[in-house]
Amino acid sequence: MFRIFTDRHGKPVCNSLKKTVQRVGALVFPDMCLNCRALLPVSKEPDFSEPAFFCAECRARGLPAFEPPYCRICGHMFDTGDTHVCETCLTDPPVVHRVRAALAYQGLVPEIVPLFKYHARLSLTPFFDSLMFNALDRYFRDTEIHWIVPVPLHPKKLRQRGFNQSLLLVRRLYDTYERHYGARPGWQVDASVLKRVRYTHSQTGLDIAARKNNLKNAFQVPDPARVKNAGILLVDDVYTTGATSNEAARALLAGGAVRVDVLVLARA
Ligand SMILES: O=P(O)(O)OC[C@H]1O[C@H](OP(=O)(O)OP(=O)(O)O)[C@H](O)[C@@H]1O
Ligand SMILES: NC(=O)CC[C@H](N)C(=O)O
Repeated sequence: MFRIFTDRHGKPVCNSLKKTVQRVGALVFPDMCLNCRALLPVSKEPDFSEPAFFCAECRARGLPAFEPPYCRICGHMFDTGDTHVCETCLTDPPVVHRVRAALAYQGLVPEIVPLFKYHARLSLTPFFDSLMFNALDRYFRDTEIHWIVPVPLHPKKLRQRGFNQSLLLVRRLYDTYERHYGARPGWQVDASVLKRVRYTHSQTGLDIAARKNNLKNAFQVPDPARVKNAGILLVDDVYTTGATSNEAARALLAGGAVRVDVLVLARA
């Protein structure tokens, strides 16, 4: 009677069925490279635990991980040497406690991040999800965090864009953590902890002084009681000069937070 549950190779029939459905699905809806949209070859043995995401050509252009050596504080990546505190952080320490990232803003990254946020290529989200969880786990496992807070957009920009890219980067973290550890994390993701109260034009193309000026007083904490004595992990898509994250951190610390760390998808 148990024969009906195994195929002719003795493997459980639900596995073969699942694979067949996946293969037919891949023929009807073939996977495309998330960057150039070239069709990805259908693998004979599809490993759905590790989707391909990019074609070989785009992958070859590089998706460099954020890796040492980097500045212990701002996460600026060095070409050589050891991890240490950079000159800028020594002379003019940032407001944020430390900055870590999933990727370096190099290779294919400066193409896919704008595709994601300016052209709504939201099919990139599952790829970013796993990178964000791995970076969170790697760099902040031992940090006391109460709130994970995506950098908010001004309501006008949110209307124009239709989504907050930073919120998309954190949306699945809680579930992924629970699945991975079989327990609830000590933190919660909350996008309402911080508000953007001033509309700002994009930082792209501005120098550091102009970026700082652009962001001045852009953020507010609506309910300081929620951040009082809390450790905060701020999440954004990119950290370039740090003007955005540091201005956001200023508001959180003024509201009573004890520490603001930063996790970004890519460190420029
Ligand atoms: O570290 P910084 O020098 O501040 O640069 C990084 C910031 O710049 C980008 O946003 P931007 O303000 O350009 O708005 P956008 O979302 O419209 O691109 C990005 O999303 C970060 O928030
Ligand atoms: N706005 C950003 O910081 C994204 C990085 C962009 N390449 C820039 O430096 O202008």
